[in-house]
Amino acid sequence: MKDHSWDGARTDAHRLGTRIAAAPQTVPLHLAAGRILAADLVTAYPMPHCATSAMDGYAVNGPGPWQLLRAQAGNPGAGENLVLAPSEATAVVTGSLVPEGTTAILRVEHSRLEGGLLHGDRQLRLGADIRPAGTEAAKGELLARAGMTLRAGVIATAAVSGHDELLVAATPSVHLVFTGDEVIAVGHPAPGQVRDGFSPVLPQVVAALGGTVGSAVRIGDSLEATVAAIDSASARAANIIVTTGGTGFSDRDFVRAAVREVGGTEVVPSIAMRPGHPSMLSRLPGNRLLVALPGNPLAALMAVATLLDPMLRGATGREPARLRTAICAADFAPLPGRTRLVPARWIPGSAGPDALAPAEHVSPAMLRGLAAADAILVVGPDGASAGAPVSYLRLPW
Ligand SMILES: Nc1nc2c(c(=O)[nH]1)N[C@H]1C(S)=C(S)[C@@H](COP(=O)(O)OP(=O)(O)OC[C@H]3O[C@@H](n4cnc5c(N)ncnc54)[C@H](O)[C@@H]3O)O[C@H]1N2
Ligand code: MOO
Repeated sequence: MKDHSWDGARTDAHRLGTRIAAAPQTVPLHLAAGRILAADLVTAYPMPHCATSAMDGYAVNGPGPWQLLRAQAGNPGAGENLVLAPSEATAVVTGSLVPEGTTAILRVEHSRLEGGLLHGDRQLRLGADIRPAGTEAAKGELLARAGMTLRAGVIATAAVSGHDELLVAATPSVHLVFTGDEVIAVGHPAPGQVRDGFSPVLPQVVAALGGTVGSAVRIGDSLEATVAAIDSASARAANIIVTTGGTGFSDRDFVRAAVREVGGTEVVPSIAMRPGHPSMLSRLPGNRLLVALPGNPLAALMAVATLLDPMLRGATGREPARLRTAICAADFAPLPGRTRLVPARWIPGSAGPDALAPAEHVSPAMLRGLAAADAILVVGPDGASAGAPVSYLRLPW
């Protein structure tokens, strides 16, 4: 069995993810939050679509004083039929349509009414406090690119640029299988037992990565139970199966044998990474994929970042997460052939930029370091040096 390189595992996970992508769907704006935009968002009309007043006051034509056509602004659309001749003015509010002939807006606090005439206390620049049509965007201008996760800012922009619904990527469904006779879901573990760290977080992690957990099952360590769990009706209905634990080669590890039993093929049998070496990715019959996360908790979450994140990105029309570069705050000795993923924290730079320092408590079976982490250092086989650039991933969840 040959290990995949860390980069190769990410690339293969992404490539296989693209193969399970379903057709995009249309959703109304109020259901778009958290979904992934499947087509570039462009304006349906210029923004703003007509010239409007930026202030409460008066639309005026030329220098004052002015004859007031209307002393009350009324409906912001009321300027529609008005035409201002030179030395005429009409009341407006913020957002009012600017009547034809307007040269500037006189703010109410800069005005006074005397003998039926409107006076200003200053010279008005041509166009002052008028928001011309199209200043934010021309019709058809790009507002957001396909592949972005929809949040408040973009959804609100979509609404004001004339959209009632958005095209979004179909959400891949995930079936979770938690293995381990010794794993308990509540309370304090007896000696030989462990508390399950995965079931409370994996649904949220999957959602943050762009998928949804449709079903989950907890099983003991046996081949029959593992085969049943990855071949059940729920498992067959999912696009992706994620298992936890049982990736090893002991007589109590059954994930690999179960994959073979149901006719699956290992595409990434193991990864030259630490932690997470026994992480595995398989194809299953029925155009399904299986990601096997190791039982050690930190290893499992680093496998999520390495396999599940790229896979869900591929399945939802996105590129793999970009490797970023930061200053490393510690030395890492070379580790031939292995990529290390290390939970890390930002350390404020005294003069220069912030640096990333490895968190404490980052052994494969520990989670405390990840709990305190801001990012994941990606240290290649050659190691890294304090003060030198190092690659990192943003926490994907
Ligand atoms: N002889 C070898 N032993 C091991 C090797 C090796 O290369 N040779 N690799 C080690 C590595 S690396 C890892 S990672 C683990 C992989 O283990 P498995 O995926 O088979 O997982 P389990 O054996 O089922 O469990 C390992 C460990 O994790 C605990 N666990 C399981 N599920 C949970 C859960 N939901 N929440 C918290 N902790 C969990 C489990 O109790 C075990 O302690 O193998 C090494 N061994
Ligand atoms: O994946 Mo294991 O020790 O590398 O936790």
